[in-house]
Amino acid sequence: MTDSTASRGKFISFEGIDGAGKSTHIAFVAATLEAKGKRVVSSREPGGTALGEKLRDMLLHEKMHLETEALLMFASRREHIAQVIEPALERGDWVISDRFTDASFAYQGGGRGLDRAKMEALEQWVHPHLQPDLTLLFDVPLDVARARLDATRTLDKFEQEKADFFAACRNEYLRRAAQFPERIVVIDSTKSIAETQATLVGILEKLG
Ligand SMILES: Nc1ncnc2c1ncn2[C@@H]1O[C@H](COP(=O)(O)OP(=O)(O)O)[C@@H](O)[C@H]1O
Ligand SMILES: Cc1cn([C@H]2C[C@H](O)[C@@H](COP(=O)(O)OP(=O)(O)O)O2)c(=O)[nH]c1=O
Repeated sequence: MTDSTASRGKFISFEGIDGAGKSTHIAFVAATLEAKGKRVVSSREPGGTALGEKLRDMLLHEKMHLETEALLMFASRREHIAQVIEPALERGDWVISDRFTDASFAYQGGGRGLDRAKMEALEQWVHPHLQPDLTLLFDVPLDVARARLDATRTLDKFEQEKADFFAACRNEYLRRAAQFPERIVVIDSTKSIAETQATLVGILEKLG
């Protein structure tokens, strides 16, 4: 039976350009929260639902019009919010998502140049009342991110983009961090994994 008195969980999103080190820290954050007695739902965007994973496959591998790309990102997000994020938060679980709407602003907006007003309209449509309680922005210079990517994996459609694309994504992420300083914490991801983990523990302490 659902406990209707359970307090609402918290929502944490992870952001950064590809290769910044975001995925490396997700399992650590989940384990840290679980050790504090939280129930944690770990998810990702695009994806996080059966339909969303199909959209992810198309988004990461097929060429498409920029606005189609933005709309599909938000379609995946709509499903993710309805099926995963909101029910979990209402149960009192914590949600950690590998990317959320800041990624659309950074990649479709900053990287590809889609008008910010269109993204704001989609954000208002898809989640007018929901924002992450905390966004962890893993920030590194482009050459560091590129070296990490090249060392580890086969590159998808976004990861094959050139340096100026990632420079524009990174600038947009940093612009948003300056715009929403209460929500977005910038983490210097050039530091060692152990140093970053120590920083994360401190940040999570403050969240409760
Ligand atoms: N602080 C770090 N120092 C050195 N290597 C790192 C660091 N963080 C991540 N990496 C390595 O860089 C690679 C890319 O990291 P990943 O977490 O997959 O990036 P992202 O999810 O941001 O694309 C991985 O092989 C990871 O082990
Ligand atoms: C959520 C989202 C992701 N993306 C892109 C960023 C990433 O390059 C890609 C997939 O993200 P990610 O899961 O970080 O890739 P990986 O599993 O390879 O670490 O989707 C957007 O362009 N817009 C969005 O709104």
